[in-house]
Amino acid sequence: MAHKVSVLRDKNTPSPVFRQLTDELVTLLAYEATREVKTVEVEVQTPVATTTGTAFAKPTPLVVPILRAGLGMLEGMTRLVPTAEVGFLGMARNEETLDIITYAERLPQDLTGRQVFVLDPMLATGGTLVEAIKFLFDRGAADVTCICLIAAPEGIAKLEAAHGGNDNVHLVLASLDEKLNEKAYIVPGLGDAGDRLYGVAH
Ligand SMILES: O=P(O)(O)OC[C@H]1O[C@H](OP(=O)(O)OP(=O)(O)O)[C@H](O)[C@@H]1O
Ligand SMILES: O=c1cc[nH]c(=O)[nH]1
Ligand SMILES: [Mg+2]
Repeated sequence: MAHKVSVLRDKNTPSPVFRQLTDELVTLLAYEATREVKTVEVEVQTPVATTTGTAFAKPTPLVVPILRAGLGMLEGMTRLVPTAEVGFLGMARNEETLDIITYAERLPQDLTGRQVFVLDPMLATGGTLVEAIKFLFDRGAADVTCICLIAAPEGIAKLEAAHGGNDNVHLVLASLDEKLNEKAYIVPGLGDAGDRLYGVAH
């Protein structure tokens, strides 16, 4: 994972390689993130005997990539949890004010009892993730696990201040970086994840 993150950070890594590495990293992180996924015992008839197996509990886990950059993590996640459902949140931070704009949402109205996995490669100030988690709990989500590639300590502190007392919020990371710079970019980070995946937005 450390090697893959190092290549992601390199400013000379082109988009196709960046997308491929993001995908590979997510599958590794998803293994860790789903450690506590709710399961039930099921009866399985093998050709030889009846045995007890495992299946996902109902309701089915929901995966929520935060557009744009989180979309680059979706396939790597659903590869590991193919039966998960997927909902979408479109959020962007205003690069000057750092305010979060939610410009799209397409996910079930009622998330009662759902285990949700949020995908977003960057946890910088934490504004986006705090807002996304609040949105999901407001709809009744039981448990939210965030999967990020890189985080800044400032973002983790904000997440802890907002949801630290809640045992139903979890965070899985590939790297905890040093700090934010004056433009609220993660240092050393990898730049703007959305732009590196898909090109400059505007
Ligand atoms: O922790 P924060 O300070 O809120 O910053 C993190 C957010 O910034 C990036 O999205 P961006 O707003 O660049 O949108 P994009 O994915 O469309 O590029 C990133 O993908 C996170 O969603
Ligand atoms: O370093 C950062 C901070 C926010 N969003 C990004 O894509 N990168
Ligand atoms: Mg961006």
